[in-house]
Amino acid sequence: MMGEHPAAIVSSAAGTNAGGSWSSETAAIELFGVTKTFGDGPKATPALGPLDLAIETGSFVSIVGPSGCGKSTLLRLIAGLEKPTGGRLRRYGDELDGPSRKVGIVFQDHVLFPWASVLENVMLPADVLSLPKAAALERAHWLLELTGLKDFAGHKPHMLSGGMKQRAAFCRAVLADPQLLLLDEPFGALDALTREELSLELSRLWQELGRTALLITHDLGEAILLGDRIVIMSDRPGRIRLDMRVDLPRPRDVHTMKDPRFIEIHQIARDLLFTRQRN
Ligand SMILES: Nc1ncnc2c1ncn2[C@@H]1O[C@H](COP(=O)(O)OP(=O)(O)OP(=O)(O)O)[C@@H](O)[C@H]1O
Repeated sequence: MMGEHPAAIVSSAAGTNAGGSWSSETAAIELFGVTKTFGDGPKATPALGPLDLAIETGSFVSIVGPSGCGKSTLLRLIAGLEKPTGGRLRRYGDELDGPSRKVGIVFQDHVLFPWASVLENVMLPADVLSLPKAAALERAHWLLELTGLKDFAGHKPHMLSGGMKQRAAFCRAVLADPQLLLLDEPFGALDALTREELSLELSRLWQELGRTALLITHDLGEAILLGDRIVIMSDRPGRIRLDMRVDLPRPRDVHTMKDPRFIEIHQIARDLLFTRQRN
């Protein structure tokens, strides 16, 4: 591995507790030797692992890796939407056994219902999860205000820009105040400027909400800007090649990207991504 800053590396191989900064009591997510293979026999596709990873409660972890290396699979496993082929996963100390209302997910495709207003879309989890209506409505309005959508509460999704739709999807994902927020390329479909704007906004919102977040992204700059750690994965089946602490102060803004430390971390991660490690 080239040129990395030793103090910043949590682990260069497995993302285990090499930094010594978390324990099982403070881990939101723990993966032990997790693997995922799709199909079986000669057509089996090993998609992931074996992989060890722990995410500390309240932290923001960004995962970057080559296309098809298993990032979305990893997120779906953590969400409880897929079962691992091997290994174990724990969420807040409990063995993971399916989806949970404590987890909010934002995908690249915002999947807002076109016939419902922005507010109705944001309120959807209130019905699905039978949340107390008045409190949910109050929180929905607060979130819409926080994300600059207050004046669009009554609009239909088609009247919103791509960035606004994604903000609405974010509000919906956090309506039930999930402990853990999973973000799968949430800005992937947006133009570069909106993407940068929204990622800074997400950074601010994440601090405001004080929750644990896991971001999957192809954009290294975004990963560093948002993350407390960036985790770089290998080609499929995805394993952890580097788990690096992003020791940049918060709050972060556009100037963060000009910080020499940001540039240094970017360079280290880029060098690694360009020296592909085929499994
Ligand atoms: N439901 C499925 N059935 C069969 N194979 C699957 C399934 N889901 C994913 N795969 C395979 O697992 C591998 C990893 O896919 P995954 O979507 O997790 O990668 P990714 O890193 O998120 O990709 P990208 O960055 O291109 O979105 C791929 O080879 C994919 O074809």
